[in-house]
Amino acid sequence: MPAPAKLNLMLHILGRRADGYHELQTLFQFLDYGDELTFALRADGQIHLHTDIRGVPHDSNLIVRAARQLQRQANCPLGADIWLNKRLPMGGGIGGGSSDAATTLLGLNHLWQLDWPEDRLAELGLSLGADVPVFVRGRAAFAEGVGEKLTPIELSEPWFLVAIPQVLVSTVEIFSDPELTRDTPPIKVRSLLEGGGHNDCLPVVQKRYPEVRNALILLNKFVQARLTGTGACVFGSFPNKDDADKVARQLPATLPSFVAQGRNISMLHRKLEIMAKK
Ligand SMILES: C[C@@](CO)(OP(=O)(O)O)[C@H](O)COP(=O)(O)OP(=O)(O)OC[C@H]1O[C@@H](n2ccc(N)nc2=O)[C@H](O)[C@@H]1O
Ligand SMILES: Nc1ncnc2c1ncn2[C@@H]1O[C@H](COP(=O)(O)OP(=O)(O)O)[C@@H](O)[C@H]1O
Repeated sequence: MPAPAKLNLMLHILGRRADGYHELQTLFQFLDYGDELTFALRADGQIHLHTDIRGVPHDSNLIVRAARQLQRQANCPLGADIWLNKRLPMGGGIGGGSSDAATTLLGLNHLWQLDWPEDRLAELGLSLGADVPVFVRGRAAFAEGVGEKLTPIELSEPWFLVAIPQVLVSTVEIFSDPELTRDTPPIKVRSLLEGGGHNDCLPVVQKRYPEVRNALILLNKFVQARLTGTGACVFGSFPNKDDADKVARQLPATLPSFVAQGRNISMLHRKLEIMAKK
């Protein structure tokens, strides 16, 4: 089952709530590139992730946490063996961990035949991370609140070149920076689609992470470079794959990258639709 990446095409910070979380406006689109998970049924109720991710203990992995939460809340006696093909860089702002969690929820909902509706899975997902619900829904969306109020949206589906600065950006660190601007006035989706939108995290991320600043300078030579989420990844959009590939070939080896197409429906949901028809 695919666990696609996302991009934040823009990210405005409107304010900070009493619990420390930030009020955002952001535009999510999926990429046709991501991790892959494999699930096999276990009758003994155990959850085993057979792939190690460096720096993430088994029980803290969002895949295991998502599986255990679903199992507990659904009171399900079944378990699962899980394998992960990790392609997405961690702490990259392209949502790898959140997407893995969402794929686990939808994958096990299917495998365990729980028949939970999407609303309930999205609600459980939100308790695992602010970005999980959009992956559960699988539709490009304008997000508000802390990222959980989703309005599906039809965007053009350009090709993106995503460059991966070799540094892990901590989301918590960026959101707790006193210099972060938190007073962008709310805007309507319509004005966004007419152009405009920026990423309020950019100044703080650039200042703290020279690797990200350098990547932006490099990519800006070819295309208008943007930051996704709190970084570290930076990206630019292109009308076709060839143009994106051409620029990718000109980036130095110290700045790895990939090319993928923007998608309004996530690959996970396409796959689930195909499985439902069988
Ligand atoms: C801001 C975004 C944009 O997509 O950044 P990226 O992580 O993708 O770069 C996300 O909403 C992040 O989502 P996610 O990575 O799931 O965040 P969580 O685990 O829920 O939160 C990590 C930490 O970020 C801060 N946080 C997160 C979301 C939010 N609306 N306000 C916050 O202040 C909080 O300090 C929180 O403890
Ligand atoms: N399955 C997972 N994949 C990636 N990261 C995970 C996973 N489970 C837990 N994490 C933790 O979540 C953090 C953020 O991961 P990730 O979603 O890749 O970044 P971002 O939110 O910046 O896109 C990682 O640094 C890691 O500690």
